[in-house]
Amino acid sequence: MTAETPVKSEAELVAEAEILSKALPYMLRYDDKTVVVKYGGHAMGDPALGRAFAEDITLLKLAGVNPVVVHGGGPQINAMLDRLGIKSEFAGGMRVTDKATVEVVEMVLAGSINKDIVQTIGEAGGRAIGLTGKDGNMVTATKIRRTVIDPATKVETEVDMGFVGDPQIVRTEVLDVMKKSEIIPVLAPICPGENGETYNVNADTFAGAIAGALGAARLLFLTDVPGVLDKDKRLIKELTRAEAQRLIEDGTISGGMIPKVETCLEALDRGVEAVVILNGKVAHAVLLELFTEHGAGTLITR
Ligand SMILES: Nc1ncnc2c1ncn2[C@@H]1O[C@H](COP(=O)(O)OP(=O)(O)O)[C@@H](O)[C@H]1O
Ligand SMILES: CC(=O)N[C@@H](CCC(=O)OP(=O)(O)O)C(=O)O
Repeated sequence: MTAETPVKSEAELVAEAEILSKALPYMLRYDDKTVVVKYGGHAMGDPALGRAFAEDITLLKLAGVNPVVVHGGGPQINAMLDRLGIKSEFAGGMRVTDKATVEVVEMVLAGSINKDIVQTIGEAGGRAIGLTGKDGNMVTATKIRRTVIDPATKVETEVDMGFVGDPQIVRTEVLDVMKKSEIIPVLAPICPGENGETYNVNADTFAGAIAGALGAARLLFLTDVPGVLDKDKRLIKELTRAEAQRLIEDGTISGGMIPKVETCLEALDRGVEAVVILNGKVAHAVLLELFTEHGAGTLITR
């Protein structure tokens, strides 16, 4: 205690202790369980929020949860492509990726963003290791087949996405070893193909494949909106499969929210207990969601 530390009354100290003890039932619920946290590029950028995120992940690990971080970086890839004068287009919320683009995507995701998150977790007192799907041959991919629906005409067209991959085989050995250790995995969605290709995998899709393979108790998507919004921009607190499909078809769910919601539905099919899409622009969003009664965002369950 320094001379400047304000002296707290006994009542204030007890109130603080009560807040901490309220986390106990949640800590028991997630003890030894895997929680996959997808950290979207739109939730990144503010250093204070980045530190709060790293603290939450470190705290989860110390509390006996098995957090696995999967990160994106769409806006950061856009900025680098712009600097290099490479044009980029999206179809159905995914980046159409040619050879030059995939090189930049790998550089940004596996390079600067991955190392930045690993370092910030390290500064928070955790021990993180950054990997891609290539490391330990963890996630291999095949070329994606993607059809896009035009909300106006309802016509479906197949789009050639170039080097965009769909996760095919997930080998969890490396993640299983990390679960038993103090190491927190931080994964970038870059995957090898069968014939020496490098595939750009959408980070939402990648997170879903990892959560499914690990039988995760929760899959959290941290983004820059409070959750899935309806036509009037109101938060939808719970979403069913049929409703999600209808909202994609009528265009209410568009852009980057499409792969997120599609992934949620697939992850539930693969045995993940529940998926939540929430606002990563709120400090300590992960801790609030898992360890308090103040869960926010859109919950998608089976
Ligand atoms: N119905 C919807 N509800 C909420 N967000 C939506 C909806 N439809 C489209 N979006 C868009 O999806 C974006 C989130 O996806 P994305 O840009 O891929 O973020 P991230 O980088 O976090 O993965 C939101 O910022 C919003 O612009
Ligand atoms: C195929 C595809 O769309 N890949 C994404 C990978 C990064 C990503 O998914 O980042 P966010 O989570 O921030 O959106 C891309 O190139 O932008």
